[in-house]
Amino acid sequence: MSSTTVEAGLPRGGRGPLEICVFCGAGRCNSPSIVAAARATGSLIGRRGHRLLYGGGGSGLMGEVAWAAAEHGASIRGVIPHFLYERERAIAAPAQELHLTDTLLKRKEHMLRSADVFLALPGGFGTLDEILEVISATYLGVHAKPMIIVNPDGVWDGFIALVETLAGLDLITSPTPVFHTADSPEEAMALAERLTLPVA
Ligand SMILES: CC(C)=CCNc1ncnc2c1ncn2[C@@H]1O[C@H](COP(=O)(O)O)[C@@H](O)[C@H]1O
Repeated sequence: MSSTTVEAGLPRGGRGPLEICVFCGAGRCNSPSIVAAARATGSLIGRRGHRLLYGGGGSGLMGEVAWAAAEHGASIRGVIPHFLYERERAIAAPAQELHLTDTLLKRKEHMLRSADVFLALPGGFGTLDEILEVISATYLGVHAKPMIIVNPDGVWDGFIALVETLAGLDLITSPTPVFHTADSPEEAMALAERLTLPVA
């Protein structure tokens, strides 16, 4: 794990509160260390004075992030398609500004438009889809918002290795990184704040 320390409060000379979009699994995760990473991510967003943008859910890893963010004073915006409201809001989610969309695509468009930076924790197919949407848009030059893959316990090592294999075959070519990785939420937060600093 990284030894990066992130103190409370916003960075001096920084760009103020960030709209941090977090992608992660909607389901319950059976790994205590990954659940702890989800909670640490939410708690850091609140403690650092940033805002959480996420899928609006109240349970699973998403819920862990959101509840920890709320407990640490973050303002939260959830974006959820109508048809997932019952399933993913589960019993309840923390107080938030909730946006209902017609489709999953509109949810992603909303997130891509509104976020300053994206963090991805472990998740399933939905999380993979969201990560690839952001990365492929960066690759095509549609936007330049940082995507940081938080990699607790090396969960994403296989994905990172696959991208390296494809790049080795010249099937992925990019002069600049299309995503970043961080071993811990602390490292991811420090990176998010650094990568979003205004260019001097
Ligand atoms: C029809 C269509 C556009 C399919 C593309 N597939 C998806 N696109 C965007 N978000 C998704 C997709 N599949 C699942 N999700 C959402 O992604 C979130 C994480 O899902 P997961 O637990 O990682 O699995 C959940 O809110 C889930 O509803």
